[in-house]
Amino acid sequence: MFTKNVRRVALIGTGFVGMSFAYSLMNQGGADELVLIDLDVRKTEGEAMDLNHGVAFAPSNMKVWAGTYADCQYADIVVITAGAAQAPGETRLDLTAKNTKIMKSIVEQIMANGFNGIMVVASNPVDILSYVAWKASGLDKSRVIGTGTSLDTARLRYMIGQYIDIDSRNIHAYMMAEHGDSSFVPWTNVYVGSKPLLQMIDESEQLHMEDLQGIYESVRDAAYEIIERKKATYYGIGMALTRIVKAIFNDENSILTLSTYLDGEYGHSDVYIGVPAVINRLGIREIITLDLNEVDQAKFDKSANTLKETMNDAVHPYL
Ligand SMILES: NC(=O)C1=CN([C@@H]2O[C@H](COP(=O)(O)OP(=O)(O)OC[C@H]3O[C@@H](n4cnc5c(N)ncnc54)[C@H](O)[C@@H]3O)[C@@H](O)[C@H]2O)C=CC1
Ligand SMILES: CC(=O)C(=O)O
Repeated sequence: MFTKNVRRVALIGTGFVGMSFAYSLMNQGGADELVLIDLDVRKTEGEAMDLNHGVAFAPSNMKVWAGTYADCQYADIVVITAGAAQAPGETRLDLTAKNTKIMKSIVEQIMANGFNGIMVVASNPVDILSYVAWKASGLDKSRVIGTGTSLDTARLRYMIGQYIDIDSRNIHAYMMAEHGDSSFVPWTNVYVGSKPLLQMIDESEQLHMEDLQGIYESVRDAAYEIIERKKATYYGIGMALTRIVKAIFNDENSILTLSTYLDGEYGHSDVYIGVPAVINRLGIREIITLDLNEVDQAKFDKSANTLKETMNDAVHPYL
């Protein structure tokens, strides 16, 4: 793994999410090579041409081409954004059956070509499809990562930042569990700089505990709101993917809320779910286990059980 000096990313899925990631990666100089792979070869060729015409304005000379699964052999990271997206009103879990089949067939083709790097999954339902990718790849659990609640966490930090009028990069807060309707915020673990948000609210006349539920709901429902207005969400997740890829290549040991395999952490096993985790060049180094209060642990349990039940019906029989 990572034996060459060239950082190669293979992107499977050149739709809205895939190409937003590609554009963001190019603009941030996040890789040396990017190979684009999709069922729609003509569109993918067009995407490669279009991106290449921006190289002259990019911070580095990233090589982009429309390729095949054979190109995965020398990829350090494969990013998977292929599959069906939600139609207005559809939940992420509604995509399970359709996208499980697609994910399995994609991962089998990646592995058949000798891939031996880190797999990053964004396709929905991302927690379940990360599990599918892990099983179908045979890779170690540390090397199959879902984007999890990284986007939800970015949305949460933005919305808290707006509420208290502080730079969202100084808000330390996590959206946890399913990237979907059963996600939650452990509010007792939210800090502004190093001050607990709940203490800040307690001391303020302008800020109110009751508003936190509204912030949570806005984050939880953000995708529905955006899909209803513009049919898809893609810039935020494109930037989240770039952040994850850079954390891997730069061996950052950064903490991101990623969909990660639990093996007893938070009281659950054999499930991928969004938790804060340390990520570096080898993938997931470790899971950060927060001290959840009883109410938050019950929310976590409910979310993990929802994922497990969905997998029992729609995934395990096919793996
Ligand atoms: N994890 C997250 O936070 C987010 C995840 N998503 C998910 O990302 C996925 C992609 O969304 P969009 O890009 O908007 O959809 P899209 O429809 O624009 O693109 C999907 C692409 O997948 C390709 N594809 C389908 N089956 C394939 C196969 N077997 N092999 C190779 N390529 C295949 C299609 O040709 C298409 O280019 C969806 O599942 C969506 O729900 C979207 C936003 C955020
Ligand atoms: C579509 C989706 O998963 C999101 O924007 O959160």
